[in-house]
Parts: sequence; C-alpha cells; structure tokens
Amino acid sequence: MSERQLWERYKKYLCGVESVGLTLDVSRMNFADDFFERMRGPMEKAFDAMEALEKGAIANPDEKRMVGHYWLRAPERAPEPGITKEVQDTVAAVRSFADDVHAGRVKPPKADRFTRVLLVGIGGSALGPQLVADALGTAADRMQVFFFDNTDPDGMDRVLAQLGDKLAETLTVVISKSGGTKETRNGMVEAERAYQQKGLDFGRHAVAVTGADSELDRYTKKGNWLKTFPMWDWVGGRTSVLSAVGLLPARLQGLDIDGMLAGARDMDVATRERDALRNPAALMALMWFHAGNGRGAKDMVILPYKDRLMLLSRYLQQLVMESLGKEKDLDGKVVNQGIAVYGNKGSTDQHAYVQQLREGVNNFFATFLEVLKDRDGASMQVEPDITSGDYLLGFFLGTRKALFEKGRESMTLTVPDVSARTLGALIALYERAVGFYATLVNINAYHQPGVEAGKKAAGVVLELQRKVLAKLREDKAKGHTAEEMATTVGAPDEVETVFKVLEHLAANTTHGVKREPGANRFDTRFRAG
Ligand SMILES: O=P(O)(O)OC[C@H]1O[C@H](O)[C@H](O)[C@@H](O)[C@@H]1O
Repeated sequence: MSERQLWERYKKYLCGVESVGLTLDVSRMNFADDFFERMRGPMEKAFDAMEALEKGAIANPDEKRMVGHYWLRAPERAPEPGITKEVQDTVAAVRSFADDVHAGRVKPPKADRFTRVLLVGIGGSALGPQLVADALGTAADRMQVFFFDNTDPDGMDRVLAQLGDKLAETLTVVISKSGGTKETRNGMVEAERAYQQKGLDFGRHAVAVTGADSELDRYTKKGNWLKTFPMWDWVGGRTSVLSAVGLLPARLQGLDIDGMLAGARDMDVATRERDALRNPAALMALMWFHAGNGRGAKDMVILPYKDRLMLLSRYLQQLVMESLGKEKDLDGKVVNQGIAVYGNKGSTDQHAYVQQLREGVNNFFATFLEVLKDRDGASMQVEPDITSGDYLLGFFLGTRKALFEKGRESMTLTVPDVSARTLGALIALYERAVGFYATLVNINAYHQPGVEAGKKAAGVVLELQRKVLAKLREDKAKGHTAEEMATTVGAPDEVETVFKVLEHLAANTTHGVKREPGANRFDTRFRAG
C-alpha cells in the first residue's frame, strides 16, 4: 500500500471522540474490505450483551453477579436506587475525607499533617492506583504516594526506608476487595509493625477500602481505624480504579478525580454508539479479533510515547489477560482464550525489543499511543527548529512506518495530553473494548477461576513448611536431607517442595535452620540450630 493509499485509509477509518479529543486510527491493520460486514452480526450481539450488562443483568454468570463499573461514573444509570446512592455517597466521602486530611482536621497523633500515603494492595487493588499516581503526579502533589504491592520483604523494607521518619506523617490505605488476600494482609501486618516500632498507633494512621464484613473490614473495627470505604461485589478488582480503590488515593494525592470520572463518562457515552466504525471500543475489539483471528494468536504490544503512561501496559496486562484469558467459553467448551499484553514506552523500547518486532517472529500487533502535548510551556530547541518532543514524534512515526514496511500491523491512539480526563477516557475505552471482545469470543470476562489454583497450592506449601519446622525442632540433634524429611512428614512425593522450603529456611536467619553440606547438593542436611 502506498503512502497515499494509507492516507486515504486513515481518513476513511479514523474514529474520534470529540468530547475527550481522542482518536483511534486503524488504517495500518490489514483487515479485508468486507471485514466489518462479516462482523456485523457478532458485533450486534456484543452491543446487546453490553446494554444488558449496563442495565444490571447477571453479566458474570459463574459468580452470579452484576457487573457495574460503568455506574461508578454515571451512578444515575445504576439499576437500583440503592446502588446510585452508595456510589454517590462514596465519592462524597472520599472527597470530604481527603479534604479533612489536607486541612489537618484528620491528623496523625504525633505530627501536624499527613503528608504521605502508603497504599497496601495487589492486582486490581494496586495497578490502577499506581497508573493514576504515576500518570498524573507532579512535584506539587498534596501527598506523595508509596506502595506495598507484594509480599516481598525486601520490597517493603525499601519503601519503609524511603518513608523513614516520615512514617509519623504517613496515612496507610489498605485496599482489598475480598479483604482476605494474603499478600495484602502481610503488607498490612508489616506496616503495622513498622508503626509500632516507632511508637505510633497504627489504627490512627490507617484506612481501608474493602467489602462489607470482610476479614479486613473486621480487622479495621478491632483496630479502631480512621475510616473504611466500601467495595461492592458488582465491581471487579481490575475495573475498580474509578471506585474508592482509585479515587481515594488519587484525591489524597491531590489529583482531579472529577476529571477522571468525567473523562470515563464521556468515553462511555461515545462507546455506547452502535455503529462500530464510530465507536472506538468496538473498533478496537474488532481489531483485536482481526489480528488474532479471534483466538488471541497475536500479542498486544502497547507502546505509549509518553513516560507518564509507562504503567499503562502493566495495568492493561491485568485488565485484558485476567478478563480474556479463559479455559472455557460460556457454553463450557474448552477454548483457551486470551491475548498477551506487554510493552513499556517509546522511544525507549526502540532501544530494547523493537528489533524483534520489526524482524523477528510476527506474532503481535502494536498499539501506539501518541500524546500531542509535549510538556507544560514551550520547549527549548535541541537542534535548529527541533525540540525533544519533535524527536519523540519522529521516533514514533519512524517506528510505525518501519513496522508497516515489514507487514507488522499497528493501531494508533492519539490523545491531546495526559490529564485526568484523558486517563479516565483511556481506562473506560479499554474496559469496554474488553467487554465487547469477550462477547465476540463468547467468554465470561468478569471472573478469574484460574487464579485460585496458585493460591491454594501456595497454602499447601506453607502447611508443609509448618510440618517441616516442627520436625526439625523435634529432632534438634539430627539433621535431615530433603528426601528424609519428605518421607518423615508424610509427603514423599512433595520432596522437591520440601527441598525448596529447606533451602529457603536455611538462607534466612528467622527460623534458625542451618545447612550442612553433603557430598552433593541433594545430600545437604538441614537442622534446627
Ligand atoms: O482486592 P483483592 O480482593 O485483595 O484482590 C486483589 C487481586 O487478587 C486476586 O487474586 C484477583 O485475581 C485479582 O483480580 C484481584 O484484583
């Protein structure tokens, strides 16, 4: 295709949302001329399913739940007045709590103001807040936000070291929809201990966002925490960023939550349009379908040409992969669906993996994200008549062209800036595209049955560790090899797990387990010291 033909194709298919200034260009996707006609029927079904979902249908049949993230930014559209009120009350509560914190009406016992936020959460209870904090944060923020998003002890130590003495001015926000996620529980317990060690009352520094009567909810009551904000079963973790999960930390940071909600609301209006060519979410879902043949055959590479959007791919990884990566379809047939998502930021990625994109295995389609505004204010010229931002555009267009020349498909999303409005719009765009695509491939996008298996297996490992430790203490004088220990604790087939547990115990001082090297690695004896 010549550059001229591409330009004509660009003009023909460009899909814009005036209210947020966003456009989606699919001209560099090689769909056939009759593609949209062929997809008309399936797309109608997707529009119907989405309409039913928004009206409160049980769109998550396995868990028998409604799916209501669209009501978070248009509460008047919720199917029950109780939901409308809860959403409105929660946004009001977020606002007034953050205002109280900023004004010092809610204050830490041993300092004048809260100046830092420590957010403890994982998955949908961290990725959205991390994206928002990084995309919209500035040096002028009201509060600085830190994260515990794992059960990695060193990761937590590193954050606590950064907080240092400012822990006395730190408000900890523990977020867990289920209220029972172990990584988050561990982060909370570690945070609590850090406060205690500094003679600070954790409850006076802590708030939670969680489901009513969850384990975390009960814990907050026992510990007399400052406040709890609700999470509802009709909001999934990966679509919760515009509930208190994302709004509370954002507002505490001093960000424009009204702008985020308005951007999402505007995008929702635009993506209810039933003409797929004028609906960027439908168009995008159709492009995903085209690229991967409805089987996820191609990976989605997200290339934002803007540092502030670097976490978008991590955020989308959960949104897309946890929603679409499913073993069975809605009829119970094994389909092993999904689309793999990766990417960081351009043009940095050009110096890392773009080599493979251009010349290696052609198993992806790229989504370029172009941001028109370079920075606040004018730029200096790094060469006559050329700025750093001009280079960024040059590298984006250059890479896109280079990929196209080699038959690599791409789409381009263009936004005027990275603002609360555009970020809200982008989030809403992807949420709806995921929903449409799920119907196109006939899967439930709103459950995550596969996640449980790993959690259960981890529980088994920790149970085994308890038995191993008890045995080591009982046989103090005698060391055990992994083989002996596995048999002794009645789990001979779990010998590899026992070996890994013993090695880990011996590598850390906590449990006082020592190793005595044997003739080879697997003859190593472990004993309680
Ligand atoms: O918010 P929580 O209940 O703690 O859940 C945190 C995350 O963990 C789970 O394993 C799910 O797979 C995610 O969808 C969820 O966002």
